Amino acid sequence: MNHILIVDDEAEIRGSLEEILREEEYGVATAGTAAEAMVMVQDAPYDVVLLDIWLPDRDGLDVLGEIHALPAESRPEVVIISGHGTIETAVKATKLGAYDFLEKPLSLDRTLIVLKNAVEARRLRRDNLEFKRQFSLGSVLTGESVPAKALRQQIRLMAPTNGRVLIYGESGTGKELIARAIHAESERRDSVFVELNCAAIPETHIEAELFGYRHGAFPSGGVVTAQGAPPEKRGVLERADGGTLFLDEVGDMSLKTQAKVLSALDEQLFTPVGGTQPIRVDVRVIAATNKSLEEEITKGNFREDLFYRLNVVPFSVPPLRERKQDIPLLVREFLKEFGRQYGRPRMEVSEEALEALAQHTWPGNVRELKNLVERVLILNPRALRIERKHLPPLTQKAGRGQEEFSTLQQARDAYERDYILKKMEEAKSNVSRAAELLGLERSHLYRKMKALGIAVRE
Ligand SMILES: Nc1ncnc2c1ncn2[C@@H]1O[C@H](COP(=O)(O)OP(=O)(O)OP(=O)(O)O)[C@@H](O)[C@H]1O
Repeated sequence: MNHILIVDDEAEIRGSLEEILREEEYGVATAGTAAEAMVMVQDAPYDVVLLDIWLPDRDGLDVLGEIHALPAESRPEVVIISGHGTIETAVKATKLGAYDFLEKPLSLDRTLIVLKNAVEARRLRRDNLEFKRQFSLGSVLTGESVPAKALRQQIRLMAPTNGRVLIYGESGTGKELIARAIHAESERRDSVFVELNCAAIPETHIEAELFGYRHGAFPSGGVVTAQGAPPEKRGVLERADGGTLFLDEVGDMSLKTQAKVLSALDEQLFTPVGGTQPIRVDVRVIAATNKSLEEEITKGNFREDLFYRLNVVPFSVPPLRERKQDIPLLVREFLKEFGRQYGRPRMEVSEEALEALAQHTWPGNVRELKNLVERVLILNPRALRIERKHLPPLTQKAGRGQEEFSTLQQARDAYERDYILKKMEEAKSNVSRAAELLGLERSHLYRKMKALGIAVRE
């Protein structure tokens, strides 16, 4: 039931409105003065306050201001009721944050429509807050191991500062999740979070992705539309203005691109490819890498000055094999998540199954575990409890007989995983070289490795 508070000094109006709204199945309370109203809104959550602008003890606009100062969770929408000739004040009230206004004498139809819309606006605002809360740390970064707790604490401390963050960790350990959590806990939370995966984009396109391009860029070859005219595009730096830019796999940028990123970071200013006008932005950069950038610097593959610019606050996310005590919580969390997604009843997991999962080394980290839980759920539509027998074979290297696979897809995945790992070995872990050996686009191989839970390390 939606709850409405009617604040009006005229008892007759309070009485008739109350009667009508009760018939419409609203929960209704009334107040005749500002003082009474303020006590009531602080004590109980109302969805909408119908507020007369003329009150005996105070100006309705002051009351509106006080209601607006309430915490977002308990703040109702306010609909102003204005007497004849006070429309200007009512308009002012909507500018101050009132949802809408009604003029006396009240029209029944309009009152009911405005109320219905205000209740809907209140519901949307509440859902939005709830979504943001769910997305905040507690529910997102699952884990009670010492490193998981330390990460949550570090995020809480660092998020409100504007400091650049560099997140280290193997593929699938949750680097993106951490970047999103930092954004969600920061002052920039109401602005955009934009992501660019530097490894998934061909080297020839990365500058255009970062800085965008303008008409006239790419005079020959390059990017052109189907009509033959070069298109315009806003780069991620421009799109992230006011918000956070997450540069994933930052170690995969060429030295030339690194130089441009360095200058853009230093000055918060850059010029799109083919453009003439520099663009000023206000962007917080969070970068992530699964390589040791110090090693890359020694090898001459990464600029030291850029490293220091990015590495203001370093985060290190340990692989799952070093925090196996998080596995049961993660499994239960993923069962809940996929259960909801696939409309399944509450699922449990047996101790034996958890023990088997703890034996595995999880080269693809949390992503591999999450994919496994999803697969098990799909392949066992009637199971209410995940048992040992539901799990696919988990050892990576041991001699595996084909009879161990329960589906063709599992056999195919295992074969592909082995084959890619072999080629990665031949290519000395260089993804571009391995992609050549396999006859695949680098970005395609990268996605495939991710899907198969192969840690992308160089
Ligand atoms: N602590 C965690 N709690 C809940 N889910 C997690 C956790 N860590 C990782 N995940 C989930 O695992 C998957 C992989 O995480 P994420 O994409 O953040 O990893 P990553 O380190 O950025 O990987 P890559 O380096 O391959 O881009 C995501 O679906 C993410 O939601």
